[in-house]
Amino acid sequence: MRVLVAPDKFAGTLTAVEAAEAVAAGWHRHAPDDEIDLAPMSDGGPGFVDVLHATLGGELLAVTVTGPTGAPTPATLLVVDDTAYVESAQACGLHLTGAQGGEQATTRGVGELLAAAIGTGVRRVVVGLGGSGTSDGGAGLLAGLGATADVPLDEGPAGLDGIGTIDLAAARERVAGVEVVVASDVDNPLSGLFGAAKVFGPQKGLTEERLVVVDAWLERFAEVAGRRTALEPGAGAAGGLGFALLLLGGTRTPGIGLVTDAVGLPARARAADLVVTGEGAFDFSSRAGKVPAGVAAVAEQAVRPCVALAGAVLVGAREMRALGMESAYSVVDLVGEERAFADPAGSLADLAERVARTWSR
Ligand SMILES: Nc1ncnc2c1ncn2[C@@H]1O[C@H](COP(=O)(O)OP(=O)(O)O)[C@@H](O)[C@H]1O
Ligand SMILES: O=C(O)[C@@H](CO)OP(=O)(O)O
Repeated sequence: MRVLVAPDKFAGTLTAVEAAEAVAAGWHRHAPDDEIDLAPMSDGGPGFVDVLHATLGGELLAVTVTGPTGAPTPATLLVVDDTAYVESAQACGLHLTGAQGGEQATTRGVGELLAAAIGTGVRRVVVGLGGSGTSDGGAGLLAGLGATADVPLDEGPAGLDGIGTIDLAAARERVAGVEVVVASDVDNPLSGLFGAAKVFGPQKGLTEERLVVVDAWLERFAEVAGRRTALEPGAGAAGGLGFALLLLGGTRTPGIGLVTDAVGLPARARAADLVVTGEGAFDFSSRAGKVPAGVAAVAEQAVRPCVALAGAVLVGAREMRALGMESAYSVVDLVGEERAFADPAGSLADLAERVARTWSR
C-alpha cells in the first residue's frame, strides 16, 4: 500500500517535516512494507520556506532583520530560479512576540526581508503569510521599504493612533518591476467584524477591550492608506500584512494552493492509496485555506480517502466530513495531554501506528 503523508506543523511542538517523519515512523512499525511518500505542507505560515526548499531545492540565503520587538532576528530567503520565497512569520511570528497582544509589535522586518529578496535580482517574490504575532496592518513592512507618515509606522498598531497622511511612493518605487505574490492562509478583510484584530487578535493575546481599540486603529489606517484595498480578501492575513502588500500592487493567492502545486501534490495523491494529513489542533478554523482542508480537497480530486492525525480533534463527525475528512484521530485522546506535549514526536508515532492498524491492508 502507498501512503501520502502531508501534514502541517503542530504549532509549538513539531515542524511539518518532524510531524511527517513521526507519522511515517509509527506507520512503519505496524506496516513495514507500506511505501510512504513524505510531503510536509504549509499554507504560507511557519514552515513555508522549509517545506518549499525540501521539494524545490534552490538556494537559502541567511539574513538578519528587525524582529517584532526590535531585536535583530535571523531569517532565511529561498531563491529558486527567478523567484524568491519569504516567510513573514520568521520576522514577525507569534513565537517571537509571545502572547502579549502585539500592540507595539512591528512588521518592519518583513519589509527588510522583502527588500533583501528584491536585492537578489529576482523577477518575482512570493511572501507567505500566517502565524504572525502582529496586528499593525503591515505598516511596519511599508516603513521597512521606505514609506513615511505623520505618525511612526514601525511602532505597531499603537503607533498608528491618529494617523492623518501616509506617503507610499518610496515603498512602491522599491518594489517596482518585481511581481509580488501574497500567499495567504486566510481571506479576511483588514478591519471590522471579520478583520485581523477581531478574528486573530485573541490568539495573539489581545483582550476583548483591546480588540476594539486595535480594530479602530486599523480602520483609521485603512481610511488614510486605502479603504477599498482594506476590503479585499486576504487584506487581514497576518495582522494586516496582506493589506500592505496589496497596497504595493501584490496579487493574492491562497498559500495552500501555491504549496500544493509547488510540491506536485495532486499527482502524488493519485499515486497513493491513502492520504494522511494533520495539524496541532483540528478545529473548525481548519476550514478552506488551511492545510488539512486543502490536502483533503486534493485527495478528493484524486478519489483517495483522506484522514487527519491531530494533536487535538475539536470538531464533531459532521464538521469533520464537511472538511473533507474520512476520519480524524487525536493524540491527546490516545496518550493524554501531558505525554502529547512531553513527547510530541513519540506520541504522534504511536497514534500513526494505531491508525495504520485500521487503514493499512
Ligand atoms: N503535539 C501536540 N499534541 C497536542 N496538541 C498539540 C500538539 N502540538 C500542538 N498542539 C495544539 O495545537 C495548537 C496549535 O494548532 P495548530 O493547528 O498547530 O496551529 P494554528 O491553528 O496556529 O495553525 C496548540 O495551541 C496546541 O494546543
Ligand atoms: O497570522 C495571522 O494573523 C493568522 C491569519 O493569517 O495566522 P494563523 O491562521 O496561522 O493563526
